[in-house]
Amino acid sequence: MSTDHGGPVAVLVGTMGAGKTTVGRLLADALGVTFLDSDHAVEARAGKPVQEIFVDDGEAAFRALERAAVATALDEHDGVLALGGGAVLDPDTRALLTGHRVVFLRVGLSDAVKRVGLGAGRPLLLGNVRARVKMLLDERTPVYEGVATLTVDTDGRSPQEVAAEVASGLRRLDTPGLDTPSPSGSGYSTTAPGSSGYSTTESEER
Ligand SMILES: Nc1ncnc2c1ncn2[C@@H]1O[C@H](COP(=O)(O)OP(=O)(O)OP(=O)(O)O)[C@@H](O)[C@H]1O
Ligand SMILES: O=C(O)C1=C[C@@H](O)[C@@H](O)[C@H](O)C1
Ligand SMILES: [Mg+2]
Repeated sequence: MSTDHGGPVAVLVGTMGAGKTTVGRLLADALGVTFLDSDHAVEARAGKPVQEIFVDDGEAAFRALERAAVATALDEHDGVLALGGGAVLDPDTRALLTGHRVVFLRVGLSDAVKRVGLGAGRPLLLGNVRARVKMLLDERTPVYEGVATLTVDTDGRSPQEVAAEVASGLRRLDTPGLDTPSPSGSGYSTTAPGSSGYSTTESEER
């Protein structure tokens, strides 16, 4: 699969436990493209894990590294790109997504809590994991919706099923006349960009 808009085939967003890294790898394999995760790019640049960046340097320093990593990846990476769960909170990072194909992997509280377990390696989940996940979901869901071209529900679906749904949704976007919301009961829907009011710019394709 190639892009006519340049940049990644798809940019995956969603909260911790949505499956961006897991599904992103499977999707890249299925499409025969490479996979890049902004968390891994930040870790490579900093020379230490995300958790240590938060502890040693603070969240603001992490977000600055993340913004730079996302900007480079959007310019240079033509495979599947997974973003860190909080990357789209940064208005500058959100603005960079304009014109890219953004896939929101949606997960509900119950599945998200099961998937993150004790929250190891996820500094923002320290404390009461369920309460933290709920707070992040409540705060962030409108932001993810605001940047999404395509939304795929992941609750009760295996990573393989989710990857297949994303691939199918991307094909629909590539097929003129088929880029309308899918029938109810399927796992994905196309979404009007910027509908939440969180996006900073509007474009024909996000
Ligand atoms: N659809 C799914 N069904 C069941 N388990 C899943 C699913 N997607 C991911 N998982 C599991 O949930 C855990 C978290 O997944 P993953 O690390 O891919 O999430 P993420 O969205 O990349 O999170 P983060 O924002 O913290 O990087 C992993 O153990 C993964 O195997
Ligand atoms: O949701 C978040 O804010 C985060 C998600 C992870 O991917 C990492 O980027 C980091 O743990 C912060
Ligand atoms: Mg991840």
